Amino acid sequence: MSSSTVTVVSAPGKVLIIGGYLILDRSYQGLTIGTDARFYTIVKPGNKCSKITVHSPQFNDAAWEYRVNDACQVEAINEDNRNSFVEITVKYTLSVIANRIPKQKFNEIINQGLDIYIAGSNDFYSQRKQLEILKLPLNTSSLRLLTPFNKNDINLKQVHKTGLGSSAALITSLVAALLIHFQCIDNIGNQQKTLIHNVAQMCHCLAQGKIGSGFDVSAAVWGSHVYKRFSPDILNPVIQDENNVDGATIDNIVDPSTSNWDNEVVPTALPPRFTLVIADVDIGSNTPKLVGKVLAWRKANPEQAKALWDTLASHNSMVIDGLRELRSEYENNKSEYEKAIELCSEVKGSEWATLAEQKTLHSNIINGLIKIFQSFQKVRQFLREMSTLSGAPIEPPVQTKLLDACTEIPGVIMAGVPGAGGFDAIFCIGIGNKFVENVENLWLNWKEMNVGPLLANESSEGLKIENLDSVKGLATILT
Ligand SMILES: Nc1ncnc2c1ncn2[C@@H]1O[C@H](COP(=O)(O)OP(=O)(O)OP(=O)(O)O)[C@@H](O)[C@H]1O
Ligand SMILES: C[C@@](O)(CCOP(=O)(O)O)CC(=O)O
Repeated sequence: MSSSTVTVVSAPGKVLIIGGYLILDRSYQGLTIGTDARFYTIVKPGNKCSKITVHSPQFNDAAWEYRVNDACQVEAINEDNRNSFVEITVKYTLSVIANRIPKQKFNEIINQGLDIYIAGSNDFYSQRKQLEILKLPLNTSSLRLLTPFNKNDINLKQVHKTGLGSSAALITSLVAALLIHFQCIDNIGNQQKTLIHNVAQMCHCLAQGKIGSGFDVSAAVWGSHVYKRFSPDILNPVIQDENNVDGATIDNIVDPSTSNWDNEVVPTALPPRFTLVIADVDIGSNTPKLVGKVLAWRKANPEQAKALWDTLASHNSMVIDGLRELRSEYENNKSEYEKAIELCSEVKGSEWATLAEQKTLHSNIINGLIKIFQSFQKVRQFLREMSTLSGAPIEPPVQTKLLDACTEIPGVIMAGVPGAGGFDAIFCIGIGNKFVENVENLWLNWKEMNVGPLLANESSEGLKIENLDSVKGLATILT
């Protein structure tokens, strides 16, 4: 790809369905599912000398300008209007690029200037206000009527995010688009994904001012996968002394061949005929507060916490293994699999065991579904125990009531709180497609909380190079 062309890269949002809190510790795994809600970064040559402008056209007052000095350092032009997530990413990614490509080539591209546009699928932000303005009810049919990359007429500080990981997807797509535009990498294969991941993870930690498990950046790179975190020490040199770290040290940290990143990624996908649906709940939780409470309790009660973590981990693994086993059942016998799914999609998960007793046919598949259903019920039970013991409302009683009602719908195999839980969102996974309408109806008629369905479904694919004109509505954000 030539630097005179337009570069477009997208990265997916995520839903952590298994492993919240546990994945903060490298001993435990989690399952993160990629979504078809994506963040897009478009990089074009600019026409202003050495100036980089990043536009976020979905929001008011959302353009940030940077200058690159002779030492290849990035400086914000307007001190009063800054976006630290964008600024840190541009600064550190260009530092990595300057270390990796000839200075002359770097200067040629920088001297032309760069115009960068970023935009997220509507699902990353609550569209409640937009629907109210248009006098449309809050449901998926109305959401489908909205313009893609809808303009919100608010600034970023006022936005209600839906928990799909906007900052991780934004940073990851921006890092990848810059690396490609400067021809520091020429495609997105495995080696390149590792470099993109390492740079994006570093930028995201710096922007958030903390080192979390990093599963959201990992999902933005690899899509759906089973995840084990990286050891946080790798980022110490840059986190501890952000202002004095030199380009060579940064490059050494992110280099896939010399560094010691020990994160583990096993790409996966939900089994065939499984569908993921998501809703945001208009109450909201503060994730760092929840995490703080859980970790403080764990520290004060190490033995009890270890027993709880290990028990929860064993049920988490049973869900993950169950999903993998079902994928092989599908590969072994597609028509049997289809028949079992059809049969079970008409029946509540709690009654599949009775079906299994009656039928000798499809027994491996039905038993596989039962294993996932029952293990997930256990996962929720132990998350509620974690809630009670730590005082952090991970699956608070109002959410329990809603999730139990979802689980009563025929075809539903798992209904839970994603990620850190709380009052932010819920997800529901079912088999076949009939359950989708029934779940949405339940949500829309739910009185105790305002439950807003999103459009996103699973898409296991990670980062992608895109063609500007092939993504509906994307080209119009440039105008
Ligand atoms: N469209 C956008 N344009 C520019 N910056 C954005 C955009 N969307 C998000 N951001 C940046 O990401 C920050 C939010 O990051 P934060 O890590 O707090 O949320 P998050 O955990 O990604 O939220 P969620 O998972 O709900 O999407 C914003 O303050 C802003 O700097
Ligand atoms: C609680 C935790 O395990 C998950 C937080 O997930 P989310 O941002 O709520 O989707 C924290 C982390 O992994 O960084």
